[in-house]
Amino acid sequence: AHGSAETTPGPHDVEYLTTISIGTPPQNLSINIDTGSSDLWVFSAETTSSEVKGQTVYDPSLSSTAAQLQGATWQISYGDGSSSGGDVYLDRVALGGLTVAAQAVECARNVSGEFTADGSSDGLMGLGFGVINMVKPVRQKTFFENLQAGLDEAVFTADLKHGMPGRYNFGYVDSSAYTGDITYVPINSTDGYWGWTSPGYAVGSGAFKDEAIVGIADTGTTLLLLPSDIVADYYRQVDGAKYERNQGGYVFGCDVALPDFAFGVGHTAGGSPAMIKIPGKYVNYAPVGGSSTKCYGGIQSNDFIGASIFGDLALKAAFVVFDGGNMRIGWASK
Ligand SMILES: O=C(CNCCc1c[nH]c2ccccc12)Nc1scc(-c2ccccc2)c1C(=O)NCc1ccccc1
Repeated sequence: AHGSAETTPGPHDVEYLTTISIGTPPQNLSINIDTGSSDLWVFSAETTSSEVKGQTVYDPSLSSTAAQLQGATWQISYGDGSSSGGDVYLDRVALGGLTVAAQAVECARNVSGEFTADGSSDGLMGLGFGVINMVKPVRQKTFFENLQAGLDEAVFTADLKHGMPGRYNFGYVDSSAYTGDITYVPINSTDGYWGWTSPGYAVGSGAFKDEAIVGIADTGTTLLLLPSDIVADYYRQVDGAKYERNQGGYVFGCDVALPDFAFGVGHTAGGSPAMIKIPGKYVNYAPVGGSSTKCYGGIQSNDFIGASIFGDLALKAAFVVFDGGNMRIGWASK
């Protein structure tokens, strides 16, 4: 089996939203597919009403195929301080023409302000590894893990775009969606993420710099978060860019010229790595609050994280194969 679903960017490509159907008759929700976590959780009929502002909710009592997972609860918090928690139902979940008959659907009883304020997202679908699923007492499998054995190929691909709809495909690699070759590198899923190491980077037309970047491929994080020395190296080439603590990162004039940023993938023996190039204009993330002339950079430091995060800013410059069958990740230009 294989499937395909369109995904649509929010403002400034802050996130990408994909429609899933839950239950019988189907209830359609708009969710954020997130390879940086492993819980499928949704706003629900059980969510504290003051914390629901415009989201579509899943109501298991209206689904003839819903069954509560007795005694199961979940609680999750993310690096930005946001969180959610609740209880668990098993129900049919369909995405891109593929269906899992008994998917753990984590129903929120409470969500933090960031999620309440984001009226366009009705929940998250984690496509990380089940080892970091937050359901207790028994962890639950992700949608991809439940699908995997029945897929033509045990892969899903992300084809995110800048300011335009893109696609998530499951079970096949669409050879018309990229140019050149796909370069595959092994992943380390020990921490539950799609962990991989880039051999280095280049700023603009500058020379490649050999500096291993240990990171994760994370569709749920908006920006590209890298070691602070690399980030400083990039913004040294942006006129007037500076680190502003009260803005929480590097800012620059919204009309400044921005160099491209390229990161390496793979290591041909002694040869040069394949490069994924992020066009400079993608690095202008958005005007900082209250200003129309000062803009916030899409490349920022990974200081408090411990690893780098190849978020949407990096992913939308590539066609990315998340290969669960061979525990590897593939990157191609497009
Ligand atoms: O959690 C995810 C993916 N799901 C995000 C869901 C989500 C959380 N608020 C959301 C708000 C909107 C949409 C989705 C989400 N990725 C990872 S791995 C390590 C960290 C981390 C750990 C410590 C410190 C920092 C990051 C994060 C992280 O917190 N990213 C979000 C972020 C990263 C930086 C800044 C803001 C958010």
